[in-house]
Amino acid sequence: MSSPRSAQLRALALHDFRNIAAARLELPPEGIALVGENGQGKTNAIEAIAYLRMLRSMRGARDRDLIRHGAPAFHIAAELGNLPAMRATIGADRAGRKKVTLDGAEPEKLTDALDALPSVSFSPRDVDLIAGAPAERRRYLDITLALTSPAYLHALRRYRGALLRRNAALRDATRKGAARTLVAAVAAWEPALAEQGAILVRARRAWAAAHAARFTALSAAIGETQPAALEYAGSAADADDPQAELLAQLERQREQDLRRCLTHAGPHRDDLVLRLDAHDLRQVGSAGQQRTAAIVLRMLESATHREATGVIPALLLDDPFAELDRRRTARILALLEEEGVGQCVLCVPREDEIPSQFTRLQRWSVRAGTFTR
Ligand SMILES: Nc1ncnc2c1ncn2[C@@H]1O[C@H](COP(=O)(O)OP(=O)(O)OP(=O)(O)O)[C@@H](O)[C@H]1O
Repeated sequence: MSSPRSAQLRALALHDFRNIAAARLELPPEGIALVGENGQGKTNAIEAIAYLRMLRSMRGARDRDLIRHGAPAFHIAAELGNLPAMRATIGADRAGRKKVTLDGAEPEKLTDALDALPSVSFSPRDVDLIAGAPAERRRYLDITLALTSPAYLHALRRYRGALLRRNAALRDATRKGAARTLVAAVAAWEPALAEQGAILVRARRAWAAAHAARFTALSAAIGETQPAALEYAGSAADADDPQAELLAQLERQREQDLRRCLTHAGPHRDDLVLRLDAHDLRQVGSAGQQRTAAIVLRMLESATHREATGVIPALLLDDPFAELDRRRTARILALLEEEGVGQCVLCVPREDEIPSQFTRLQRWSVRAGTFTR
């Protein structure tokens, strides 16, 4: 593959997005620093940029919560470089309508516009990736893999569809006394779940195997003195034939599933286990150690994208070094530099919090949803 190109956001125009009534930002290739006190709109700008990747809020907010209070709709327009589309627009209104265009045309499916602007965001909230429930880490894996592999995205959608239907069939069967035909309606979804689930299991464990050594090395390079490890764990994670294993587990657990009206076996229950000196980082990691591990996961997310597509995602740094000591911060910045940072949007509350590596970034001040240079 030719040398990686860095995804470029050349200009961003926002209307009625969160507290931003109207703003236009122009960004040089190396990026910008957004400087502003708490609650002024820095994260809102990052959320708008990240929307161009996921076509939804990185904070998990509903589209209608992104619309400025009192306004009917929000609108994002971006001029892009080094990417398939040069221009992307997204609008969403309070009635739940959403319209996306790439170079002026609506893509056939919304998913065709995913990753219009690849980005990876680092924020203090990422600690939930480490300290939170397994669902957080599954979401991380799913996003990392779905945005770099159409086959994964396809399997994920089909798996989720089959899971919803099997769970609905379980509720139906239980409500009506588990008649044999209704139990058969539950079983009918199992081959699809096993087939698509096996694709997810194989891809996730291959990703974990490919990145485990890098997780350990980056953690050590940032300053972790105990060995850090990453491993994919799940009911079929070690199976030679995950499809056959998942099918057998679904059959075996059908009785229990009928009692609880939920599917218990499958990759929707798996986890990406992170350890420090063989102990679960969730339990033993200090706040700073958990923040470090989260930053390493974000670095791996960026590397995965670069390796799969040849495009370096934009780096969205939302006050990312809060709670980290100076040495760790300096090492992280050096590592980011080594990996090839691409374009950067850095948010900090004060100018003196811009690390020396980023003092060259053009500065914008953010106040009550307005952006000025
Ligand atoms: N839908 C909305 N309409 C209008 N204002 C909103 C909306 N959603 C959020 N806000 C406002 O946006 C502001 C928060 O902005 P943001 O999260 O970008 O802060 P920030 O500048 O990143 O601050 P911090 O440094 O604390 O993270 C709050 O004042 C909030 O009330």
